[in-house]
Amino acid sequence: MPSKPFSCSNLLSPPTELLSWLTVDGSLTAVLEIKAGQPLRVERTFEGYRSMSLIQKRQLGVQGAMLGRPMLAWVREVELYGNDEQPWVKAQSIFPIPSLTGRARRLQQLKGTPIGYVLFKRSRTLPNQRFIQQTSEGWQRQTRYDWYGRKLMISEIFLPAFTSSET
Ligand SMILES: C=C(O[C@@H]1C=C(C(=O)O)C=C[C@H]1O)C(=O)O
Repeated sequence: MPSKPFSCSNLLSPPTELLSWLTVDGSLTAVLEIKAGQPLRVERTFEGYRSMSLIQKRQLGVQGAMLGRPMLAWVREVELYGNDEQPWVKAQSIFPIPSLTGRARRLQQLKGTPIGYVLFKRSRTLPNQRFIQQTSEGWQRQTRYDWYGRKLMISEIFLPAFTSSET
């Protein structure tokens, strides 16, 4: 899997076996399904409108006076299952309302369909900026995508079941 430059916030470096997953370019769904040998199962834990935090606004490139104004986003939180009973990845996706125009509206009606099926339908990779850090739940990558001019932020945490899975 080709990897690409990224910034890493803590001094620690990710474990070698995770680095290629944290930096994989293109759809994480696609490579997780190859590892699982079957389609991903997506369990939604939250889906709805939420006001963005200051950090989220900054991560999505909001600047100036807009930073102080309430900004709504469509938020989707899921657990992704490969071929284990335990989830492999915990993900949160933030779609600012202005990004939900045209073909992006379907991002609010995904249900159990992985976002990657829609996001990477027409192009194998997308312009993005990526941040990697360690969290209490596992190593996390946060990716700000530019999807045909629409900004969206997708965070994925690789859970212990992923790192301990054989396949
Ligand atoms: C963004 C992608 O979609 C994956 C699927 C998600 C979902 O369905 O909510 C969330 C994060 C991703 O791991 C991808 O395939 O890269």
